[in-house]
Amino acid sequence: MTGTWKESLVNFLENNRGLVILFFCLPASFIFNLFLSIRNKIHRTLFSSPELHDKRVHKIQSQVRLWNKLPNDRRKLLCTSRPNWLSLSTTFYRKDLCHRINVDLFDILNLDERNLTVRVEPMVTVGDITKFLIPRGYTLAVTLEIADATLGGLAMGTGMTTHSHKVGLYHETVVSYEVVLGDGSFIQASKDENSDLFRALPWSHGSLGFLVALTLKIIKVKPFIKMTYLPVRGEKQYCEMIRLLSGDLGEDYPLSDYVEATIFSRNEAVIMTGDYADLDSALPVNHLTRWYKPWFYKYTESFLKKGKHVELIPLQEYLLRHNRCIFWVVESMIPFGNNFLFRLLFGWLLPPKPAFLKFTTTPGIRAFTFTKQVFQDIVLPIRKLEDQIATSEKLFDAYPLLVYPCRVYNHGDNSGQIKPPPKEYLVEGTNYAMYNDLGIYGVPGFVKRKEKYNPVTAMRAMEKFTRDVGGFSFLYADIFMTRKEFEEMFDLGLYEKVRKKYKAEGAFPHLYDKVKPEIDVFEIGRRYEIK
Ligand SMILES: Cc1cc2nc3c(=O)[nH]c(=O)nc-3n(C[C@H](O)[C@H](O)[C@H](O)COP(=O)(O)OP(=O)(O)OC[C@H]3O[C@@H](n4cnc5c(N)ncnc54)[C@H](O)[C@@H]3O)c2cc1C
Ligand SMILES: NC(=O)C1=CN([C@@H]2O[C@H](COP(=O)(O)OP(=O)(O)OC[C@H]3O[C@@H](n4cnc5c(N)ncnc54)[C@H](OP(=O)(O)O)[C@@H]3O)[C@@H](O)[C@H]2O)C=CC1
Ligand SMILES: CC(C)=CCC[C@@H](C)[C@H]1CC[C@H]2C3=C(CC[C@]12C)[C@@]1(C)CC[C@H](O)C[C@@H]1CC3
Repeated sequence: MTGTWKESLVNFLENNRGLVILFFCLPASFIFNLFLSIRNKIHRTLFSSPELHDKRVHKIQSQVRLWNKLPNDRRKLLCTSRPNWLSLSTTFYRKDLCHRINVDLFDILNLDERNLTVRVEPMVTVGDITKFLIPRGYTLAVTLEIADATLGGLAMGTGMTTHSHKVGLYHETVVSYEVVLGDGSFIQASKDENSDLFRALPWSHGSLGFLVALTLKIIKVKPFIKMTYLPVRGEKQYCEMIRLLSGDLGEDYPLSDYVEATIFSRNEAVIMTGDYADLDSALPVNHLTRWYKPWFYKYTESFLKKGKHVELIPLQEYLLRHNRCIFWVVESMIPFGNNFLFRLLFGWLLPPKPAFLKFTTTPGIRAFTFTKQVFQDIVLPIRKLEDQIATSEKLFDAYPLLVYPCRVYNHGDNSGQIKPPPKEYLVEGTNYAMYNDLGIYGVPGFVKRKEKYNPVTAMRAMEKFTRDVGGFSFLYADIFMTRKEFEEMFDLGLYEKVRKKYKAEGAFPHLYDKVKPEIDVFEIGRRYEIK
């Protein structure tokens, strides 16, 4: 009886995903957010203090030490107890097979205005830190657009934003990490202290230790962003313009504070540059995150017809501009979501919380999203932008494409998992090369048109292209590489040494095992192939 009831529920969830999102995920996300804000307020008022931080860290150390005392055959590998459905990753790592350690650390610990740093616990979210920093006149040097991402998750994975053409990936803005190792000891890692661990922690996905605090660089800001939308036609023209505006042609051309591009077709893109600004009565102010406003990427697209446009956007609204439609991900879930009436009535419920989308994901929906949609962010040399677009079009035919320019620094032998950029990519007279994030999200054109498409073949070809040009896949997304191919893309030399030296071996899963999909991609790829 229970089996039948469960099966019907699963069938219902799978066949009515749109309804589930509209009537369950959206209200549930709203209530969950409300609950979290109240919890944060109570937590901050009653329990928060730096002294309690030390106590909380001691508790984590005790949990790890207790685990060390277990007999060998009962010592499952360690991971955090944060449920996988809360995590911003498209994979469903099998935490039930691990020994879970409670790392519930949610506090902002210290703002150091003299040195321009903020010390935080790892579960503080991007939403929390922007609300905290912006009224004080600061923001993180790398603040991404998804309010739910945690500062610790980004540090152990990676992060990138539209300021990365000036400062690089998120980890370049980390001053120090505080970590509990596999034996329960506490250690700090910075450029000058345990620098090998410092370099190996980014892109390690919790496979080296438990992060219990981190100190991040912040920057001074102004209340508005003066945003210029520049529509450009012609692939060569927009690629050249993106390279120029991101600083790839040298540092002579003045750089804006923020740069991004949305490519709407092979021939059309809108490039956006943003500069810190004060209120200026000559320019319109756009509150673009208000619930009834058009989705940001749709608004951007309108300038292909209207031509160049300049406006002011309040800084916090600029930083979270892609939040309501999660770039363009929500479009394939709620196709009518940008309709004016829908926005007016229900726009305030958006975005669906990724956590709830994951929470309601059955194995069928997992296979469906994995085979009929693509969610990938790939860091690639910007000089290969034309090839990136051609390859993505050939393999997925999914537009729009997101382009965020980003510096990748050469840290020599101490570069960690990210290989130093080849000499020929370096920007003249500097120790960095200009790369870009290529974001491919949505339903591939082949799937929409029911044409021949095998997600595994397509993704593996994209990964091969990435390896060939010296790029890196974001590891929050599904990967399709064998371990050997993974080790060609990432340099695990320093990582393996650090695992041994800092007692991670035998305590934490290996990076590859931590990030590979939990499902048999080849079997599912074959099953759902469109022939
Ligand atoms: C442990 C602790 C350390 C602090 N350290 C400093 C400091 O070094 N320098 C300084 O100027 N002020 C510090 N504060 C002060 C402080 O955070 C705010 O002044 C206070 O919370 C009131 O903020 P508000 O009314 O401006 O905004 P609120 O509306 O209370 O909060 C704005 C947003 O910031 C987030 N937020 C605020 N504080 C925290 C926190 N501690 N942890 C997680 N999220 C948070 C909230 O979730 C909310 O979204 C600290 C507070 C605490 C509890
Ligand atoms: N613009 C951007 O750059 C964006 C990037 N992302 C990606 O999303 C992820 C961040 O999402 P979020 O939900 O915050 O993080 P996750 O919960 O997905 O954590 C990411 C990884 O970091 C590990 N981790 C998290 N906290 C700790 C800790 N305290 N100690 C040790 N390991 C830890 C997790 O291990 P465990 O499984 O043990 O918890 C997991 O492997 C990153 O992978 C990031 O690259 C997402 C959105 C945008
Ligand atoms: C701009 C950069 C560098 C990154 C943006 C990344 C996001 C587009 C992804 C981060 C987490 C992803 C998840 C999903 C879509 C794409 C992201 C938001 C899902 C909502 C897709 C549907 C699944 O059922 C759940 C996924 C959760 C994570």
